[in-house]
Amino acid sequence: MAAPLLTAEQITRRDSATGRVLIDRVSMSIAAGERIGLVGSSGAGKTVLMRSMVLLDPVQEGRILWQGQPVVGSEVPGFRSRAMYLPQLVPVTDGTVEEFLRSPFEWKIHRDRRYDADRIAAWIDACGLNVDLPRGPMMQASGGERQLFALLRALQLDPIVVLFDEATASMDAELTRRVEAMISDWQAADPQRSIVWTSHSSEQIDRMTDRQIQLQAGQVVGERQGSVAGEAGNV
Ligand SMILES: Nc1ncnc2c1ncn2[C@@H]1O[C@H](COP(=O)(O)OP(=O)(O)OP(=O)(O)O)[C@@H](O)[C@H]1O
Repeated sequence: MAAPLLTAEQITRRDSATGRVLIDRVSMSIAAGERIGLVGSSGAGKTVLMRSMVLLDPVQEGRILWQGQPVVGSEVPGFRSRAMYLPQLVPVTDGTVEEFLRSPFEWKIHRDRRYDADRIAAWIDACGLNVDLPRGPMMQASGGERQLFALLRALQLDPIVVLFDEATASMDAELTRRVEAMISDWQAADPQRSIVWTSHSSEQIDRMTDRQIQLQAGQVVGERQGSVAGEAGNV
């Protein structure tokens, strides 16, 4: 059997200033094509776990593996181009939306790729928004639009695993549905692509995930397949 794409092996993350344990001996694996929900109340550790899984946060114990191999040193940039974390809050940047979308292509790891304005326009159109939006200043984009642009900025790079942290929290219901469909289409285009999804909406967790991992105080306290709707206490 093929190794999972991304594995956390007994990882522990402590706050270096206080020593407080934020993630406590968590193990989880993401296999090709999976759609995993991370659920738990505010402060349960969903964001810290996602950030730790892509080595954006330091892990003091345990290991992060990509396709069964520990990710070390010089492999980290390549790893982060395959496994991407999408934060809930998108920083406001100077310049146009298009400059924001183009910026990753200036990084060494993506230097062989080219910005594809038509692909971006098709996605924006599929979301029911004006395809001229990339010409406008990022500062003037609404919170929901900004979340969408951050999402497109990641998806255009064709990562293999994407960890979405409340990816539609600033979007209205209509845009949320369109973005969910766009992500599902993007994932269906390649059987390797996998997603990890957090949301406080059990309905959205149902729509977007097939397996859920429940966190509480930085620990995995439950795991289930299928539907979570109707179990509001779990999410
Ligand atoms: N960089 C950090 N340093 C110290 N503590 C942190 C850091 N980041 C998060 N925490 C703490 O870790 C705990 C888990 O936070 P986290 O953001 O992962 O929760 P969450 O489950 O994503 O919550 P929410 O659903 O509200 O987004 C919180 O108590 C938070 O204050």
